[in-house]
Amino acid sequence: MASTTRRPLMAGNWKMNLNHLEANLLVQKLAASLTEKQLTEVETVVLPPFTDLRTVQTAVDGDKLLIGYGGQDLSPHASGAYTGDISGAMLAKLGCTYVVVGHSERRAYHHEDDTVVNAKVKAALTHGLTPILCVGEGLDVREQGTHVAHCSTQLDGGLAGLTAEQVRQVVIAYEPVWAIGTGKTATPEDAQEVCGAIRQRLAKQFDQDTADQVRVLYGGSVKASNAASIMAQPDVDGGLVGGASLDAEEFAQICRFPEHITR
Ligand SMILES: O=C[C@H](O)COP(=O)(O)O
Repeated sequence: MASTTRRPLMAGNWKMNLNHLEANLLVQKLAASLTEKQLTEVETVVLPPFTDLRTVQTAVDGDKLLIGYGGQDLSPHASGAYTGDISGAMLAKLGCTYVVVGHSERRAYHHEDDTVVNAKVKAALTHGLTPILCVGEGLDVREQGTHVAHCSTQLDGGLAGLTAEQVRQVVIAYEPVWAIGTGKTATPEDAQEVCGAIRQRLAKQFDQDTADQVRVLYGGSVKASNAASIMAQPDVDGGLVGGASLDAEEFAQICRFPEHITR
């Protein structure tokens, strides 16, 4: 597992699933399935659809649940005539801590390039949100063996113009597109190769202290059965979990991964 100075983060990206009633149930069940010690050791976060956020906020605040939450996207703009968009200020007002930026589904279906992703990272930081910046290669790139260079380019693009101090507030998620929702998980070695390369890149572009502080997550078909072996890798500081986070018990088991790592 990662260095003791980096607190593991397990974030459940619900994508376009669960209405606000289902969201309330899942959050309550998740909190009840984990002890205070487990929730302290592993930072546990849910990333629901926008329409669920107020309900999740009410549940978390009302019962003082040790669970964080955030959005799945934000506008690069602060406010204005951007129909359908949600600003960082709106998310912050709802008590969000995190926001996903540059998920491969946004890059593919909404044509978000590194320039847009970079603007969204900056917007998140402006509003006091921690961006979870996603990078990852498709199958074609993986088969060509250029996945490290591909992810480094996305990383550089997403972080362009940021100071080292700002970069220390960002979380990076490595999500190989070929492993998302396919049941095809990267091996622990695959995850370590790219997460380690991301950390080296951060050291080169910023400084070693920054690289040592930034949390790097792995995402792509993480389940209770494979979480511990992936999280045991030295440069993997947690996970961005899709499908398996829709089941409270499965996600709780994933969050208990430290109990299954033998040191
Ligand atoms: O954001 C989460 C990822 O896209 C992974 O999704 P998945 O766990 O369903 O493969």
